[in-house]
Amino acid sequence: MTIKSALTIAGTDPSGGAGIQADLKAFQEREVYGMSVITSVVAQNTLGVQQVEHLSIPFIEQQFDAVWNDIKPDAVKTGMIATIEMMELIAGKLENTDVPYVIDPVMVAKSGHSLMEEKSREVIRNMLIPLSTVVTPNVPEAELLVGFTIKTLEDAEKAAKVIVKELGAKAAVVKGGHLEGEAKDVLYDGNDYTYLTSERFPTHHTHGTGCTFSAVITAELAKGKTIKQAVEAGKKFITDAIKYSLKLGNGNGPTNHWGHRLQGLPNQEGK
Ligand SMILES: Nc1ncnc2c1ncn2[C@@H]1O[C@H](COP(=O)(O)OP(=O)(O)OP(=O)(O)O)[C@@H](O)[C@H]1O
Ligand SMILES: Cc1ncc(COP(=O)(O)O)c(N)n1
Repeated sequence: MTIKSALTIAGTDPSGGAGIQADLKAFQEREVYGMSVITSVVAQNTLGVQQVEHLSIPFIEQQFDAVWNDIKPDAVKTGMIATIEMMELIAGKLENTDVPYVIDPVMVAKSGHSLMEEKSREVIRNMLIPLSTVVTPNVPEAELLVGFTIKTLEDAEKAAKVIVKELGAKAAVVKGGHLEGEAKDVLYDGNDYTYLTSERFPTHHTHGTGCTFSAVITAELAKGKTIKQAVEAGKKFITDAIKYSLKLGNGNGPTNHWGHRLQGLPNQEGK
């Protein structure tokens, strides 16, 4: 068996639902060897973000080089990269590689706490997105990237196309978690649209859904799957992870990374 590996470059969540911790759990569930480079250490839990401390640029670089020069990953994702300097470092490291690169453009935590400096948005657009294989914004993030409001499926389609044709990503998935009705995401790969739809579960235990979704996509790309296959696998995985999400903590509980193994069983509400 050939072992495939994936690297996440992101912030931490000591409560284990989002960020690096969620990514590593998702890599493990997809049977891909997981590695991480930490950009910021975040004191957070299911109730929100209490404090953020950024690591220094030389230290982030040392972590990256330690991994890359030893166990070069088969795919890489970025999550929380808060500052322009961090983005410039990562862009410099990834610009001449052919490793598939997934961007989860984490800007604001579900709790409302900003996880990216506002002035960094231009840099993610101009320096990182052109290097990416897939970008996975939620609706508010896609709005900030493309500069128009997204209310309908047609708006989401238009945004995905702008991210590919104008900003330079190979593919984009605009996630429908924040829209009304079914949980419908739109993938645009430069040629075609693919719609990924599931029922909307009436739960607020959705801490870290975006991190987990993009980590599964990264793991599948590491295994050599196509963008479409990887995104479809991500959707299937996150749907079970939300269906069987965990009532842990006092706020928005985490998704369940072994939800896919519980298919057919009732969730915590007995449904
Ligand atoms: N209540 C729900 N029921 C089913 N699927 C959902 C629900 N909420 C979100 N999803 C799905 O979860 C995935 C992540 O979408 P979402 O828009 O929540 O991302 P996000 O806001 O980046 O997540 P987060 O900020 O928590 O990391 C998408 O596939 C979306 O359709
Ligand atoms: C380190 C880190 N990265 C990403 C998120 C987004 O997840 P959510 O929006 O569910 O809080 C987070 N809370 N923390």
